[in-house]
Amino acid sequence: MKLSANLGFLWADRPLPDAIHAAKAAGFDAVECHWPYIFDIKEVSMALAETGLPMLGLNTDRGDTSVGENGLSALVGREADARAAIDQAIAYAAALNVPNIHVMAGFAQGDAAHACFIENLIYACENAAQHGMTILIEPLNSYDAPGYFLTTTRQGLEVIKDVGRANLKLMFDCYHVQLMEGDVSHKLKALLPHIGHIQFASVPTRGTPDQGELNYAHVFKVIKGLNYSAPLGAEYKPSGDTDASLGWMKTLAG
Ligand SMILES: O=C(O)[C@@H](O)C(=O)CO
Ligand SMILES: [Mg+2]
Repeated sequence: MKLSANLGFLWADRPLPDAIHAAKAAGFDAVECHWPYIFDIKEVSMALAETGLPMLGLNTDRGDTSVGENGLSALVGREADARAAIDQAIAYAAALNVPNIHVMAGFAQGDAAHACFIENLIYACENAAQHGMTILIEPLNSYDAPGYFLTTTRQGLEVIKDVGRANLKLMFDCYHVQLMEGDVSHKLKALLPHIGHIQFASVPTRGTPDQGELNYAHVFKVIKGLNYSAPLGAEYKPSGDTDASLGWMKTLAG
């Protein structure tokens, strides 16, 4: 099983180039990140070249985090900002050969927000397609992100249908899906054609995957059985030093 280190949470105390080197030393096959924009692209690119690790994904900018924004693409009236964030993400990703961009919806509700999200995603998909990239949308759980626009895989499928572009896929984060819906094994199977990337963490604490209510020994077996061989994103919050948290790599994913 191949693994991608999510550097938004793992080695998050280090500059991104150093975190990429740490992921390589720990035996990860790939990396992914959240919001890499403060880091110099050349330095990130050099770290990727030195380690040989691909960067699988990054997120669009959240907007003004000082007022709690968590994405812009479903916010009516913020289309220009949403599209600037999409352009920024595509440019950064293109420079690093990153194949997936997670377009963040933000805090919004209702039909107008849905229509706004659809239009911004069409814009994102059409621009990403010119670089061979996939756009991801990710349902987030309502404990961590109350009021976030996209909360379930069912809603994600409706969005995918309404956007109607082949390069729009679901980020299936087992942690969020378990908290909002459960039935993770069946959902993985049923949604496989729509899944662009899979992430994991323990439930409910978002810690290492060898604890909690979701049995990842089983979930990883299910994923293998689906012949899904892309790296799975380790997107958990280590309780201390990241290197000290990696025992699960041998016991669960070895
Ligand atoms: O699950 C998450 O929180 C992330 O995958 C993300 O992209 C940021 O919300
Ligand atoms: Mg996630």
